[in-house]
Amino acid sequence: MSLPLPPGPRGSLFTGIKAKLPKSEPWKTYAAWGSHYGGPMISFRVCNRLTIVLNTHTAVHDLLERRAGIYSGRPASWMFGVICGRAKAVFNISATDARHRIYRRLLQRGLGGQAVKDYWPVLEEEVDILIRGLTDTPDEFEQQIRRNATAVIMKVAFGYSITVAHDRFISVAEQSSNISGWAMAPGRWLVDYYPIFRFVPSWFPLAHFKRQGAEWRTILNSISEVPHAWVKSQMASGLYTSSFTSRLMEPGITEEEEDIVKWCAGALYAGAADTTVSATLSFLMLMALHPVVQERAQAEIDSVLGGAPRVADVSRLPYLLAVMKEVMRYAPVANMALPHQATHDDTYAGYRIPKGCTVVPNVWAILHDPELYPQPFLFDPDRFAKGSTQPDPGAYIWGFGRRICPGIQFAEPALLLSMASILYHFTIIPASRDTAAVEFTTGITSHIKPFGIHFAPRRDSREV
Ligand code: HEM
Repeated sequence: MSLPLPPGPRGSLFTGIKAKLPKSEPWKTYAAWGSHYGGPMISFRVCNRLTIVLNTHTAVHDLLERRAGIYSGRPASWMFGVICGRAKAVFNISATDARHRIYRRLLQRGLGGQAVKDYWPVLEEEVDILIRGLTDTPDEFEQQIRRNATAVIMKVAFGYSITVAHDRFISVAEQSSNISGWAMAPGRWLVDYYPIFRFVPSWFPLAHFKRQGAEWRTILNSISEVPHAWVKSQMASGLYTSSFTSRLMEPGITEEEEDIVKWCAGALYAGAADTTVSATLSFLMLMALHPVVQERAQAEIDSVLGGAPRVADVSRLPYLLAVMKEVMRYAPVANMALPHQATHDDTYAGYRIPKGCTVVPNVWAILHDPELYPQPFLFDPDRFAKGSTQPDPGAYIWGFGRRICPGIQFAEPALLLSMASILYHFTIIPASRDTAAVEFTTGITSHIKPFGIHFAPRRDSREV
């Protein structure tokens, strides 16, 4: 006898729960459905596609980690993959495509071990520019943070320097993250459920999705095509800065190999820019709201370092590390990581998980599970003090299995350096006495909704 699907809301025969899909912060609704129906996971159908949401750390660990061999696929997205032209992107490529392994190998080589240290001077140079920017135009802190995140990754991926505040690559990073969210939104595009619609000509009155897709394709292409072409022209001129791309563009490289390099470098940009902005903005807002935590982190930096932080120093700041972990737990960058796909039929906890279904890890639910993190809505870095038994959120925030974020070793020191440098130079104070409510945007990456803050200088600005 075949096992049942995991429990969950059931909806109508044709569209499933399309009409009930939450418009904002779906991770909260999925967690609430989890409590209502019970068990480690829920399932629901939108039109002809089944989604299973894993709401507990055990289910995520048992399936996405221990059975990574069958849970590392990505759901096919006709709108995003085909109409917007992203099927070969690192984030979307099928785990069974031979390229997936090659991408992962190149990214691990370029972003791990010793290689990552080659980028430390870029991080330091750019954090100094960030501090100068926050000193000169503190009200534009959001733009400064965004500029910094994009400048770092453009230098690393392509050797491209961002010198002006309105460089087009700064806005493209934000746009592309938003577009990915819209183009992959469940229930939004009929073509995802009935792929036959992809053959409808663009001029056809109901083919809005095709015209929209063509527009998005152009913007998304600028992440990979435009900077890649720029590196090639620089290399041809002989005057170029060494980068992830230039190092891989060896003489005699084949067209196929070059295409692989292009997609990997584009993934650095797409993976790093908006995520780093999210984490840094959350840090700023949470420091403004928690002056005692901020003071303690500043005291640690001042006593341990005795000067402006550099990347090699940040591992000596255990309290700041705990602050970073708590920022990422309290305000996860990617509340549901990215959707995975089951590539084989499976069973778990007495339920059936059919091949082809989308499997979503509810990272937010795990990081706010009171059994793992007592009083989960309290911001408290001491959760991660030495001897604490609360799990390291690092086990969840970077995703899972064969899809785990390849940028961890790059992102962690980069974030710690920004956090240490900001706290070394400034005290962050809320602009208003009223305590601001902490709210978040909905998307693949979620952002804290910023409120007014002041940057009170702690040092002479000439020190920067
Ligand atoms: C705060 C910073 C970051 C966070 C929280 C983060 C988180 C994530 C998450 C949750 C995933 C999806 C994993 C899954 O599907 O299970 C992911 C994928 C990815 N990340 Fe990151 N990331 C960050 C920074 C970076 C950086 C700095 C880079 C590159 C320099 C990067 C490159 C990538 C790439 C290429 C993927 C796609 C992996 C694949 O599909 O095989 N990320 N990241």
